[in-house]
Amino acid sequence: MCPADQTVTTNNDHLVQSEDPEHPANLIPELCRKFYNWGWVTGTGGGTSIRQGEHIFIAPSGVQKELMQPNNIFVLQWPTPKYPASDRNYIRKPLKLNPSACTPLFLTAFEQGAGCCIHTHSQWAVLVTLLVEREKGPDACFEISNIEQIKGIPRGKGKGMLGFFDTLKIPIIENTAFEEDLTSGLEAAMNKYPDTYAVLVRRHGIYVWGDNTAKAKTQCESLDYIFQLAVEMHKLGLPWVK
Ligand SMILES: CSC[C@@H](O)[C@@H](O)C(=O)COP(=O)(O)O
Ligand SMILES: [Zn+2]
Repeated sequence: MCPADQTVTTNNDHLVQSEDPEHPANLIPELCRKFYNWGWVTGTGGGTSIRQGEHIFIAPSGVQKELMQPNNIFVLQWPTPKYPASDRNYIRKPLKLNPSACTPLFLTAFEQGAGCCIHTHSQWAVLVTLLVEREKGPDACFEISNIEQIKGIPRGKGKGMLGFFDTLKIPIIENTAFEEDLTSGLEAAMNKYPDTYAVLVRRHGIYVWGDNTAKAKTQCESLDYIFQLAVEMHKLGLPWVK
């Protein structure tokens, strides 16, 4: 059932009502429709969150993400505690809905200065985590070089973009039974790879963030392209790093 059919809102509705297509409450449903068509957020998995000034906009949990409407969006006052969830400063809560289980992970990206964080269950991302032979643990990492699309990924904050001859490195963390329990792994990966804008989750998907929504989206697109290419290269016996 479409979440719009179930939602009755009572508080601060003006925070999600805007004629501006760039407003986060309009952008999140619009992006999720695109992501659904790209196989990133099917079956209610995945999602996205946007920070605008002192507000964080978050999708509801367990809904068909491609059918989401602006009035289904939660708004958090920023900054806000990651834990416990009950202490978070929601200033708009659609009734009968819960905020995304990805919320503490999105908040972790916003603490790094991100303006938008995207979580996908892309099969290419999942396959890459299965193909990386390296031992499980803090060193697990996907690496690839000499691919033009690497130029779509930043070297790190304020450091420009990677070059053709650079090696793109995306850390991989292990999945957990519950989405929110991924948070400490995400934080550890960010500490070990302070320049990264993405973390893969084995057998699950990826979190990608950017300084703003356009950057998060284009970086996520570049990575998904690279992961698909990497899977095909592997099938052909071609190495990822020259
Ligand atoms: C198919 S269920 C997937 C969820 O458990 C989770 O991994 C996810 O990405 C979405 O969580 P949600 O709480 O619906 O935003
Ligand atoms: Zn997920």
